[in-house]
Amino acid sequence: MRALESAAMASGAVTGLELMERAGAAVAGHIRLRWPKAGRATVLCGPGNNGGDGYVVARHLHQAGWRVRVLGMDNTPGPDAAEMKRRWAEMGEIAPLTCGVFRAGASCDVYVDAIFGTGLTRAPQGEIAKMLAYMGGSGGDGHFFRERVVAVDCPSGLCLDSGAFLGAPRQPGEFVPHARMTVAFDSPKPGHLLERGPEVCGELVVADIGLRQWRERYENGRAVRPARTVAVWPAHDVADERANRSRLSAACLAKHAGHKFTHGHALIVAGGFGHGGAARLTARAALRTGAGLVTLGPPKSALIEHAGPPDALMRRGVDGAEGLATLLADSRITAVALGPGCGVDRAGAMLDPLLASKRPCVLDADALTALAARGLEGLHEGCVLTPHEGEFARLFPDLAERLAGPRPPRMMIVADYGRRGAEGTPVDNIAAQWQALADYHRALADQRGPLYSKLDAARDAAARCGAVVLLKGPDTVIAAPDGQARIHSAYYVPWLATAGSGDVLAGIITGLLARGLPPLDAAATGAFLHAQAARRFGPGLIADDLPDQLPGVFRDLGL
Ligand SMILES: NC(=O)C1=CN([C@@H]2O[C@H](COP(=O)(O)OP(=O)(O)OC[C@H]3O[C@@H](n4cnc5c(N)ncnc54)[C@H](O)[C@@H]3O)[C@@H](O)[C@H]2O)[C@@H](O)CC1
Ligand SMILES: Nc1ncnc2c1ncn2[C@@H]1O[C@H](COP(=O)(O)OP(=O)(O)O)[C@@H](O)[C@H]1O
Ligand SMILES: [K+]
Repeated sequence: MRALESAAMASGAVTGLELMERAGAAVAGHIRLRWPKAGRATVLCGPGNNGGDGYVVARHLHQAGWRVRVLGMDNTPGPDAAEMKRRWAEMGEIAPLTCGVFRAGASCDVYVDAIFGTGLTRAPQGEIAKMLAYMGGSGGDGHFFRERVVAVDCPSGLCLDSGAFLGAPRQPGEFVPHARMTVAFDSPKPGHLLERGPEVCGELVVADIGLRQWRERYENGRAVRPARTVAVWPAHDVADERANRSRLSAACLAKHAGHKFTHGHALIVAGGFGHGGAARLTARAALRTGAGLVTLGPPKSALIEHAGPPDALMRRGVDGAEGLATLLADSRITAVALGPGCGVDRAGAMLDPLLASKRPCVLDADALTALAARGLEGLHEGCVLTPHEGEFARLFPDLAERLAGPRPPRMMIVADYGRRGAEGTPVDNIAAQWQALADYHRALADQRGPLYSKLDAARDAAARCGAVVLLKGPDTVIAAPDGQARIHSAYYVPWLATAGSGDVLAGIITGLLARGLPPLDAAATGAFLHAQAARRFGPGLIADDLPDQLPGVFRDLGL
């Protein structure tokens, strides 16, 4: 975003002050759309350009007949924010930005949070921290503000790189300010979509402030692209549906002329007797995704278990590593899924022949557990690893730990007074435990932004293992070894959190790989189709429902 702003300003086409005017005007405009009757607003302005946007919002609302109260800081901001502050000061007062002053004011229809935006570098402290804690409170106050806060760029304290809150535990559940609406500028940022971003931003509106042509120049020209840009791949409600549609269909999904082998042959390796359900879900999803042929490969002894529908599915006994190697000698098999319902030992035995074949493949579930024990050697650019958080921690323990941030010590207050004085005395334990707790709080307060993000972790993992990594969750991140990455938010389809839905995702991606999509596109498009299928079905979803929603999803996409 900074690179875009600088490029736009350097071209002489627009000044920083004009960008700030557009940003503030956009926020005021969206407020007036949702609250058409002029009411009462409090605008909280921080020390930087986010605060500058706040002064513009105040001016526009005042001019529209609102009664506006502004709280600001006694600092000298950058030249643009200083000018906006001066313009507001000609219209109204600026009260000190303290919790006491804030609470003393009359209650308002709207509270504009323009304290911190992209420039947040450390945890809010002092009066601002107190005020944010009050607004994000767990009781009635928090609820009151949730309905009325409009955040400029983000709720203050949110790190827009990671979606975590600086100075707060990364585990969800902590009380932090939530907005009813967040107005971001030009593009959603990773932090709007990762971790707690979707939960705290409320309705996310992305306002156009005239930077599109510079963004497109970055998107289209690799040479001038900042090294760590990220595409938000078809992002939920904020996306331009038409753009997504053309990108998706043009990219890959339409089925062109040809016979079944033109569209690839997917092999789904299945497990032993009694574990067949997961692999069948994977296979059904690969069929529905349009692979020309799909073969399910359990051990010969378990073939009978897979006799049922779908009849389109082929079955072939695959016994051990040798069985797989023999099968993969057939070059018409264009992609393989290994892991769902496979059993860790069987998956482990299959890894070497599969990786040696250099066949595009999805490694999921048991294959990931086996891989963690075996080591990452032999992975290649055609592999897609699809770990959930737990599997990721087994594969990349150091990255997972870094992502989790400081963890609270396990407190075990010992109250065994009868044994006081014995060895390992409770008194010592308590002192040590308090010390651990104090260290934890200090580590939190010392956090510096931007925080290490899920995006960073997936990218580091992909670079390390040389394969595409899709790190699952409501905020799925997909990264390739060369640093390209995509974020897919499925925050709005929580019904996906159901047993077996990961097996279906593995099947969709395998189907797309079989059809010839490059691994990064197969993984990202797979995440999108998976969430669309869930959204189309709605509440009550079980994993079995997902594959059969795919035809409808394709129709919705105009295929
Ligand atoms: N002209 C521009 O560059 C534009 C900027 N825009 C706005 O500018 C924002 C970014 O502005 P800035 O880079 O000035 O950053 P912010 O306004 O987000 O805040 C950073 C300021 O707060 C200080 N700070 C950071 N963490 C703090 C903490 N914990 N306690 C106290 N002070 C802290 C920093 O030193 C800096 O002065 C965007 O979020 C957006 O709202 C938009 O107006 C679009 C145009
Ligand atoms: N709360 C949620 N909202 C949206 N998607 C989710 C949520 N929880 C999980 N998912 C998605 O559901 C799938 C679950 O996969 P996984 O954990 O491997 O399940 P299983 O092993 O039972 O198949 C992943 O694609 C994940 O991204
Ligand atoms: K803000």
